[in-house]
Amino acid sequence: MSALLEVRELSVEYPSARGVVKAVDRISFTIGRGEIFGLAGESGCGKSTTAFGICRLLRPPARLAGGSVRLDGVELTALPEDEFDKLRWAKLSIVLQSAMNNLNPVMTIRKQLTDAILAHEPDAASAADARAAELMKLVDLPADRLNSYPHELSGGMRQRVVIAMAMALKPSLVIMDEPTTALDVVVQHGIIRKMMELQRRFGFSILFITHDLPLMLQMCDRIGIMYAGKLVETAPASRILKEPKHPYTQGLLDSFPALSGEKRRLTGIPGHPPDLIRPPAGCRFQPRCRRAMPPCLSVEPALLPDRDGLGKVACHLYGEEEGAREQASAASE
Ligand SMILES: Nc1ncnc2c1ncn2[C@@H]1O[C@H](COP(=O)(O)OP(=O)(O)OP(=O)(O)O)[C@@H](O)[C@H]1O
Repeated sequence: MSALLEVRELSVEYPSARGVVKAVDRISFTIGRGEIFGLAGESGCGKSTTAFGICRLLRPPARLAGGSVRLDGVELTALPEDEFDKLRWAKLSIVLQSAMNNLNPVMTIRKQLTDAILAHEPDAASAADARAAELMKLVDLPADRLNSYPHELSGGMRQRVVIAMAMALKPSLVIMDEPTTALDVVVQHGIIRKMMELQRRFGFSILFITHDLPLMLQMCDRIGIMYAGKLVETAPASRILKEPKHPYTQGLLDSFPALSGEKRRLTGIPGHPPDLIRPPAGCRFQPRCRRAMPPCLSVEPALLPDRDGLGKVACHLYGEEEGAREQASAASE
């Protein structure tokens, strides 16, 4: 079966006074139906820009510099605005960190939920109220809160309302960018548990973005690791945890406490990511990489399937496999 979301060679740029910031540079990945796919990487590597590029939330001067985004076979980048508006929320919904602060302060929760339903299903007027109450139940909020205004709810409650809105039209893909970061840890866990429960129940796919790599490893089926606007590795979460291939992925994992097992010293990655206006030639991670070799200075490594075909990695360390990897890549096109 084809993937639900297919991102190919997506590039996003931010023109600035110093030059063009290539925030996302020709990245490609897919998300299967019902799959939870995570994007991880240090701050500034392009995770949010990727999400915004997919769901057309880029605001000028940010611009889509190339590539394709297909959702269920429909090319999103080429859709006229009114056609895309029909898909937004119905097929693709978004939960952002700041979303709970973007609820309309002068409208009750009931009005905001029913408006979201009616914008896409104008004939649902008589059922909209009951559906709003169902949505509240879905996210464990008491139905009488429908009459509240956003300021009368806690941050966690408001974020649950946002999740309810994201679920209102049963989308096939939910993009979640740091959905719980602004909340305290106990509330975060409750919301994540609820999301996972809803995902199991309704079977939608999730593109999940968080700084919390241990949480991502627990939640996601597959993970993509981004570095300086590039995707450097994709693999099942269990494989990333047990056998990270890219030296950057290894460094990233060493920056977090282990999920289980013995305590170990956190080492992190010395140095910092490159300037995205003038990124280094060859591999962008090479200036920080303990295992850099001469080709890394000049030849950009392609993201190619690894030997067992479970994941993909962009690193010359796996160069001896390159012939086989290119063949596997051509076969999987
Ligand atoms: N409006 C903007 N103008 C210029 N550059 C920008 C703008 N927004 C983001 N960038 C740059 O684009 C790059 C990618 O940023 P982005 O926010 O997508 O990264 P991120 O991985 O989501 O980071 P974080 O984890 O901190 O949210 C960064 O180098 C950032 O400085």
